[in-house]
Amino acid sequence: MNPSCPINQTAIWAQLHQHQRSTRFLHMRDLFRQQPDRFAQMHEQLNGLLLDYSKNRITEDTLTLLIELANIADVRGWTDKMRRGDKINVSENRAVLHTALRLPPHAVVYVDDQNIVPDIHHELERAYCFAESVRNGEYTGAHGERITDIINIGIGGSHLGPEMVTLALRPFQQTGLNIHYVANVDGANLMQVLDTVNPATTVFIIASKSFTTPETLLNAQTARNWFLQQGMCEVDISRHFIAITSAVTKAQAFGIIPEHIFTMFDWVGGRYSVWSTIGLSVICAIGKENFQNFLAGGRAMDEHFFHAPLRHNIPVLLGLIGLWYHTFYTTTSHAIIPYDHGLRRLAAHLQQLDMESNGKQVSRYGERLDFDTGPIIWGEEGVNCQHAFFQLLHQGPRLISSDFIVPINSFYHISTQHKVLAANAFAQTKALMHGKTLAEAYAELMHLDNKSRDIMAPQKVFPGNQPSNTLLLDEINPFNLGMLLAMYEHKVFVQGIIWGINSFDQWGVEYGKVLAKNIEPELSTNSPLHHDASTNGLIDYFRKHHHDTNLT
Ligand SMILES: O=P(O)(O)OC[C@H]1O[C@H](O)[C@H](O)[C@@H](O)[C@@H]1O
Repeated sequence: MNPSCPINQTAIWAQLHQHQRSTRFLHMRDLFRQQPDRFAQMHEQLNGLLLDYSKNRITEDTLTLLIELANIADVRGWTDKMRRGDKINVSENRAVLHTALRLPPHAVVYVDDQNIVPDIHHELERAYCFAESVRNGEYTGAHGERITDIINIGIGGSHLGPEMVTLALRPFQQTGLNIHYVANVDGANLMQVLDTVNPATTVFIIASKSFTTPETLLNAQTARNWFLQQGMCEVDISRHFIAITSAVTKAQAFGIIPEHIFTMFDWVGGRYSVWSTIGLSVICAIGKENFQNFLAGGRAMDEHFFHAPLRHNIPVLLGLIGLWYHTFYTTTSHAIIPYDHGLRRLAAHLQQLDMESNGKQVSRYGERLDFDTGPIIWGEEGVNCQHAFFQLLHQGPRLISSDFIVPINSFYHISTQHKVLAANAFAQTKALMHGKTLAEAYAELMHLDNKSRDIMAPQKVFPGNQPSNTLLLDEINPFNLGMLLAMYEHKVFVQGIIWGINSFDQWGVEYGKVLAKNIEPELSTNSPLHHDASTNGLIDYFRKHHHDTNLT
């Protein structure tokens, strides 16, 4: 699309609106009845991953129109621009090359006339060497003791991806090495972790692309103070504090020695950075070979995304179906429901990935968008959430789409439990799709008198027609997890391209940071306040009731 023709002024856009109006009363129950091979027609498979998208309010005509929309928006052209290193993050004048992080060493990608692939592998090799020496005990603390704990101090992309992957791949984790994540500037987060570790056997990883994020720097400084208070010396710091950043001089100024600074690159967004040295905590947890399998899984999904026809392209299908609801049905949210305890932080990671990327209402050309864009992403692990918010999905008034993610096999050999888990996932998507009619509800209540049935039956009706995608993975292993995460990255990309958004900046977050920086000194003084009445009142109340206590 060029700036003079926004996507919502194209003929295909109008056709999709018309199509939505004419199909919105179709029930998926009937679609399945009319199309017995609907699953065969509406699923895709890639390596150990299967996507079933048949339980959606779509017909083959819907898909034809949506794919035409993707073509008109030039999804293919923009994908080529991204992977070859064009500066598609226009507001920050940056390339967007998380896919390059997953390339093999002989590949070539140029940014500002320089092939970046050798640098990627150089830094990854440094990270692998460091992690390996921690894992095999060669790298010890300053007093010669084996490292038992790694504390990753970072926030946003420097936290959510690594934490989620570490939790998901727990069965692949080295025993005897504990990995902790500290993100919140709420001191409780750091102090509760510090309470459990021995400074002489702990390595702190300060993970911050910019090395300016106040929460991270404050936590790092507090960790440093604590380290010295525990009887460790200044000279020990170099052995126990590591940094990952693209701002090397800032990390050095903090006191980190050059050998312990791992570089990440300007052209990787925080929310896409788990594949880079930001994943050092993950590498320490699962080792080089497993991390390479994780990268290989991401790469396999990249290849599929770059080459598969749009009609059979998993991230494209997910992107288009999501867009169908968010823009043409104007739904506001999308749930992520992994039936896997290890994936319990997936929704949090995808919240940042999706909402920070596409939570925008202005186009990359600065025009106000006149349609609904990025959804609210939320979710929780199944089956726990069945006992919490599923009531609203089943009988609430809103159309809410969701992704169910189900591993076929568990690492833990308790097949009986795993079958219960999987059966619950399949049952939920069936119930959400099919629902229960008033006639069916009445039939179930034959034992009641007529008056009671009239009262009870409507309460037992499930409208159904609630859409879901189901993703089956052979098991949660590094390769499959890599495919899954790259799939979501490309899904978000497809939607951003069609909406005309720059998915790679985050000015909204920046604004909040600036305001917090201004307010923070006001909490310690009695200077006059010049905010709105509410903000003034809250600051004033805090001033009066806060007890100043600091670690000395
Ligand atoms: O890695 P850092 O530079 O410390 O940034 C950490 C995070 O800061 C902000 O919240 C940004 O919105 C995120 O995208 C980023 O991941």
